[in-house]
Amino acid sequence: MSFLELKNIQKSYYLGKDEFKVLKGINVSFNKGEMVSILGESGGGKSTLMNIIGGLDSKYSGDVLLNGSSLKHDTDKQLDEYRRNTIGFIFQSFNLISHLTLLDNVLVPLEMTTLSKSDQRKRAEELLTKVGLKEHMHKYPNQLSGGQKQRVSIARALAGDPEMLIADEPTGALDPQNTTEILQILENIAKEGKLVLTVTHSDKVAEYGTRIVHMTDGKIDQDKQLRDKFKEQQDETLESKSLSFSSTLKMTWDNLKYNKTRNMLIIFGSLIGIFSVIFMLGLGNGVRGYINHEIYSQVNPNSVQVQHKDSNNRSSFTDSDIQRVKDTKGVSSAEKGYSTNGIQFKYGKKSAQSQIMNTSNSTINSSNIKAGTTPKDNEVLINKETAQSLNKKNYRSLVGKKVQTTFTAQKDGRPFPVTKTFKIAGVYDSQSPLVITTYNTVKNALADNKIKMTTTFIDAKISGGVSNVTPVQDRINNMKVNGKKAYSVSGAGSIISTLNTYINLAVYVLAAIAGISLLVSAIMIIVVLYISVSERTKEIGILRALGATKGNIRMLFVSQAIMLGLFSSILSVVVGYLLQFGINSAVNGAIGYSIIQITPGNAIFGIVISIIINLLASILPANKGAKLDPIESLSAE
Ligand SMILES: Nc1ncnc2c1ncn2[C@@H]1O[C@H](COP(=O)(O)OP(=O)(O)OP(=O)(O)O)[C@@H](O)[C@H]1O
Repeated sequence: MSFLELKNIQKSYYLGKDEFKVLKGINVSFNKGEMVSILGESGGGKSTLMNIIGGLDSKYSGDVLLNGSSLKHDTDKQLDEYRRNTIGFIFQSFNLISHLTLLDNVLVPLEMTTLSKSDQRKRAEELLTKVGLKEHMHKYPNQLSGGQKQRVSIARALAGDPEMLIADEPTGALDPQNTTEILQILENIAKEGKLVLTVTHSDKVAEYGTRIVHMTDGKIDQDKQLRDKFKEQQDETLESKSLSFSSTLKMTWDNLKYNKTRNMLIIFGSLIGIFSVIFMLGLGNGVRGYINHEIYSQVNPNSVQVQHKDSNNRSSFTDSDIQRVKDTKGVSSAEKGYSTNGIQFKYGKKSAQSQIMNTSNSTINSSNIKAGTTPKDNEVLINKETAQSLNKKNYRSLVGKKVQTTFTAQKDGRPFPVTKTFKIAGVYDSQSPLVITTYNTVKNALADNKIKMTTTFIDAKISGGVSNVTPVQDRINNMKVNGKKAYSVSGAGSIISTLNTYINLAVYVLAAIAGISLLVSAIMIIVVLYISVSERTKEIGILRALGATKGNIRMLFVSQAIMLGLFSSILSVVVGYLLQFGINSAVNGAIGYSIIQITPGNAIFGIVISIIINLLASILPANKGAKLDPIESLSAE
């Protein structure tokens, strides 16, 4: 049984409906240890035949038998494996991958073997030594002469330890000196027991082999044995595997480095979009935080006041009303409250007015108290403006002083002025003309005038964040007493909550608008990858000839997109944080708040979204690359 047997191989090309028969029934056998020169007229079908033998072309009739088993029934995957295990290609135009060093070029087929990384490197160096190029191994192909390039391609063809070398006009581009040297190397390979098939036009080259097979008009018209074949050796071949993910990543990385400037521009282009989104989200956090901070510093948003739903109802809230509010989910405490308006102060000769007095301490944020403390019984807390009316020069000195206070109460259904002297417990900073006192203070003052204390509102505190306020408020508003809704709730919390909803909405709209630039960058990535596929068409052909699968090729472009996405998004995050630092340092002095607040979540969101977008953008170009025909790719200019 021959090592390689071709049985009645026929192949036609079609131009529209016109059939061009190129191979018209090839029957021939080859064995290991042979160095066969395939001679013939130009256009006679030699390369076509080599592509069929090399497993690059499976659209033919007839049969190719390797050790007796047919290639015809092999799947794409099996043919990839066949090329990896059995075939080494050497081309007239060398077909080295230009962005890889000589060492890396030779390593490509080795990365498709099960050898360890260090053994791969060792073998690549040995092969480069064998072809006399060890000291050049870190050079790129364009830094070599033609003869040197061909030696590298021989080293690469031998790397996966194939049983057969297919050399399509290996010396076509070389001078006589280099031609002899290359033929010598090929002969040595045959002597090692491999089958060497050399397509040539040169009789001199043909004479070098052990056998000449001549083709004319798609048929073999001459098969001449020149000398005995060399001894066949059965050495162990290297076990092959498909290109690993890490090898693909390394190739992508090498390619990115090779096209440095272009890729930096792409990264910069994508950066704008991702940065805008991250920055908008950070700005949103800052603005929301700033507005909340400003409001919180005036009032406590978690304190709400429950009134009668019917505003004409002036009846006192009962203990069961208070209990009902206290029992509401989310309410941490509920207390009796009293509110009245039309407050007059007299301090020496000075007088001042305030609009409302109520007994809810919790509405005032304690950090806002400028002087003194919160009021105890028979004390009042007044706002700064009122205090300044009483003592323009030094309002702080009012703390601890007595002030005559008159407020309006209801006695027998009529307004009744109640006057009493209270101590000023403190002064707080707020625009609202509100006086704060305690429930007992009012109760005592009313008792002095024989007026029965009524509870005019319930002061409820809501636990948790400000976002809890609206749901609790809704619960109280919807609470029914005797089948009717009885209460209405007021407080700053619900306003903040609504405000936050609007700010969030505005931020998401802005981020979405910024996101449009992500769409632009996605289109840019698609275009760049299509360009990359067409630039790397030859490389795709080379990789396929070396045994890379369609999946490997797809991965090459997907990983390119992912890497670009990763770099641009990480850079965006860095730029975002730098800008955040710069802007916050600049405005902090003016507003006392960091207005840009990019969270780790925002940064991760930016990175993830960028990778997803690039991944999606890579689908079409990567598929195009994967589907390219290896033979056509190899002939790409
Ligand atoms: N993809 C293709 N589509 C159509 N015709 C093709 C294709 N590839 C090759 N041919 C034709 O098939 C014939 C054989 O081509 P092939 O390259 O096998 O010849 P060859 O013997 O290797 O020629 P040369 O010695 O000039 O390289 C030529 O006429 C060529 O034009």
